[in-house]
Amino acid sequence: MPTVRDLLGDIVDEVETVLLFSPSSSYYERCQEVEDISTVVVAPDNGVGAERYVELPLEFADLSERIRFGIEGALDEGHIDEGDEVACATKLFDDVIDSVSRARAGDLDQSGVYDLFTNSRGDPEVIRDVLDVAVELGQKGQKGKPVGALFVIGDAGKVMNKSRPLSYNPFEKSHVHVGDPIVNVMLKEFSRLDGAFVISDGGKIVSAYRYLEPSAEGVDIPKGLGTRHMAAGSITRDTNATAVVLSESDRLVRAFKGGELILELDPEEY
Ligand SMILES: Nc1ncnc2c1ncn2[C@@H]1O[C@H](COP(=O)(O)OP(=O)(O)OP(=O)(O)O)[C@@H](O)[C@H]1O
Ligand SMILES: [Mn+2]
Repeated sequence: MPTVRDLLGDIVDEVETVLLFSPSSSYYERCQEVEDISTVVVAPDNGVGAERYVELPLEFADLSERIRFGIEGALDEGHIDEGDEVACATKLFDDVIDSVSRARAGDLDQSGVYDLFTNSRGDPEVIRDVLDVAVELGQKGQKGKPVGALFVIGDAGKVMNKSRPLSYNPFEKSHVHVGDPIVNVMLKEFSRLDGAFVISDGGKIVSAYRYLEPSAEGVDIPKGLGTRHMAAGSITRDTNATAVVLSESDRLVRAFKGGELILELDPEEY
């Protein structure tokens, strides 16, 4: 008679690599002792001192996003190869690893989410900080009302050339960076008005209230999204910038790169 272990063991049958998402040190050490398997740690920091490691810039609440990120990262770092059978061990409901998914590296369509952080003009921390602001703004809104916002990160010179001011620029002579607590307050305040924020590769806020005028040629974003999203998608095709958009109407946070929608987050889940 087969046991549960036999049945569910199929999930990890002939797996070559285990991706461990944010494991404790003791869990990681136990994994190290398993023969014939290589382990890759995917976590916000490499506290366990793993030899093979992928940095997780944000805790994706959506499990499939998290797994995609881990696999794309492990491929990009050369820890695994296309076609490898991998088991992904993650925390889902608890603060311990409680779920396992199996995938063949390279079979999932590339979501580009790893590329979004790693190969963008903007620093990964800057993109993460902007996503944080957008998520927080999405959760709280402005005085309880939903608010929209558009952040364009990286390649700021070119972005400035393809846009015009809608109002005076409150960041004109300032040297403030995303991630500073005061800046987050300012960004939220200024997002009540129209236009985009332009942010440099390193996170300096170059301008608020920019009206983007990129060419929309060849931009293919999902139907139903309006002009803010079209402008966001287009500017990332026309320049090497990344765009983060908070929608006022459906309250989702989206990221665009190379003219494509790369990431969609629900702020309520964070
Ligand atoms: N080219 C642009 N550059 C900068 N901001 C823009 C541009 N086009 C639109 N916006 C901003 O987007 C706001 C909302 O426009 P619209 O409703 O058409 O966009 P949307 O994509 O549907 O976004 P939302 O989901 O937030 O409604 C505008 O009020 C304006 O502030
Ligand atoms: Mn709209």
